[in-house]
Amino acid sequence: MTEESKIVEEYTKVESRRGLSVTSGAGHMRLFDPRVLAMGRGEYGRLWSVIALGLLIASSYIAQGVLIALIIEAVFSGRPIAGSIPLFAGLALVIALRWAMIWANDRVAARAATNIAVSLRRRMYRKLYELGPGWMLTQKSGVVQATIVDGAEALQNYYGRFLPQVIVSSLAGLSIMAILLYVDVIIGLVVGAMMVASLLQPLAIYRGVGSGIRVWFVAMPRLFAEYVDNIQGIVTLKSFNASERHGEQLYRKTNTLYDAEIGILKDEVLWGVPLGLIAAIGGTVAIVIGALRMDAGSLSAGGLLFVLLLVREALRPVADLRQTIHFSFAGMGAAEGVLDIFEAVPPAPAPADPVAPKKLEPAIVFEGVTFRYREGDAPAVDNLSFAVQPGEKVAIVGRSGSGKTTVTSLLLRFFDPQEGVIRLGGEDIRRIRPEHLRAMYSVVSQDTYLFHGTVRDNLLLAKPGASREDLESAARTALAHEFIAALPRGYDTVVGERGVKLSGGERQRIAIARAVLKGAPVLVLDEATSSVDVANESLIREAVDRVSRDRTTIVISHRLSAVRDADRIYVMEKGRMVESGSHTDLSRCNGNYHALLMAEGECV
Ligand SMILES: Nc1ncnc2c1ncn2[C@@H]1O[C@H](COP(=O)(O)OP(=O)(O)OP(=O)(O)O)[C@@H](O)[C@H]1O
Repeated sequence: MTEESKIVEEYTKVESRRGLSVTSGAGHMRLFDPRVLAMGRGEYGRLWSVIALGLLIASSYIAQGVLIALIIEAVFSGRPIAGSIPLFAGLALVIALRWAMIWANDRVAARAATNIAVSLRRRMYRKLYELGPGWMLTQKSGVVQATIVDGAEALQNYYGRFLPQVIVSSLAGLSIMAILLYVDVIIGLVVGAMMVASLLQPLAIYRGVGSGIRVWFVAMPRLFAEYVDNIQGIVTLKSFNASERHGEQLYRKTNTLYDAEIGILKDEVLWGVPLGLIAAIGGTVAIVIGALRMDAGSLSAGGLLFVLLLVREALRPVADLRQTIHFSFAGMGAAEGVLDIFEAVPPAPAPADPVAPKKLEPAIVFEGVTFRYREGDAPAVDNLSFAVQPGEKVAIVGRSGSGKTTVTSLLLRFFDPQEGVIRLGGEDIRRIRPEHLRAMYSVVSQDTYLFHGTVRDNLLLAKPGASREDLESAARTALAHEFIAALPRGYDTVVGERGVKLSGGERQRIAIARAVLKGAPVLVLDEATSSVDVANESLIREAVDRVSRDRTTIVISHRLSAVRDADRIYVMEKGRMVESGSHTDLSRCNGNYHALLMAEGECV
């Protein structure tokens, strides 16, 4: 097993242990894989001008050959040179026009390729939205990121440069062959055979180096993901003095892949030579036949010259195709990852027969819900049934891994359960349109995501177009106004990537302000206070109390102190609901809740 295959296997193993698909069976790509061609369907409209210009350029070479042959024939036949002036003018015009067309073609092709990359990225982005957070939770974000950026770039040239060139080269080649067949059938056939052999050349190269390229493209995004992982975890690596060790490993892997790339290039060159020779030999044979024909008197000097020039032109389409073949290799390598995104099945598909949009009551019911992240796993949620009435505040508690967060993921429909039904306002949530469902919830989770922008931008996310007063009022309710006003530029302060310039508690209060602004009828708080200090916790709890007052609220928490005032507390254990009741009821019985209280030192 080669070193690079080992790397691929290593990445594949790591991911399959987590139940992820690496290539979802995309397998080895053919150069014209129907699925890749179908994937580019939306892009082909941009390519007609590239193809049209390519054909005009190819025709100009043929026209040039004809004109030169006519000029030379005129010279040899002793006709006065003045009679050939229109031919010279035509030749000059053809060359000038070709120059302009090559210039235009470069621009048009570059623009088409760039537009294709933009369009592919937009489509992938849309697809990611359709797949939703549930799918993203099962992927490596670095791999997805690399696929969107590098995959689209590799494919832009496959669609934008390689495919048009295939059409141009094929049509130009066929035209030249047809002309040669007309001039002399044998020469036409020899040149035709040479062209077919030469056109097989790129395919042969692909067969030879294709698997290496695939290895490269499977491993590359994963290596990229590792770099992203290492950069994001730099603080942890430093604190364990592990940054050098990890850096060394990455360096080794990068070098192996670099060697693999050099190997691919070497193979390409090696595969290229013998078939290049076939083309040269074929050309020579055709010219020799032409010379014999001339000797026998069946071909004029001009005719031989014409053949000579056309044989040379016959190689041009193949040479042009060879120049773009790299794009196809890279494109096919990247296509697997891109197809993985386009062909992925959403874990919670949009309803085929949605219920008519209507005002839904914020009443939630779980009926015998069972969910496994992967087939064969123990259920993360096991035959769960519970109900939350409108306006109630319900808490879900339990040990780490008992399934609390999975309950919220199911509620928000990141995933669909394998068994049972979840209802909102009496409707099965699978039949509620996703945008309608999302409008029902405001979520404040443990790791609030703030975008790199101002505080205002981050608040406006919840309610675009909200007035300054609205923002401030929401921030006041969330006990965030004071600290925001004290920031150097108030609401216009840039919070940094992921809000790094703010403390955990401040980020949470901005998240609560967003929830207030959104004004959704159901509030979901998933460990909202778990990563903040005591002072911030009490502020957040007060903010949460204010926000949850007129709303149906579900609180998920490790800390029992955060859920004492809930109308009902559900205790989870290994995906099951094992107890329920008020804090007072549950503290009295000697059950799981009591044990959790003991563990928190709140009960003796
Ligand atoms: N994305 C995932 N893929 C596979 N298994 C998962 C995934 N997320 C959670 N699990 C598993 O599902 C079970 C329930 O996890 P969940 O996160 O819901 O528990 P939790 O009670 O919220 O834990 P914590 O309090 O530590 O956040 C655990 O066994 C966990 O390993």
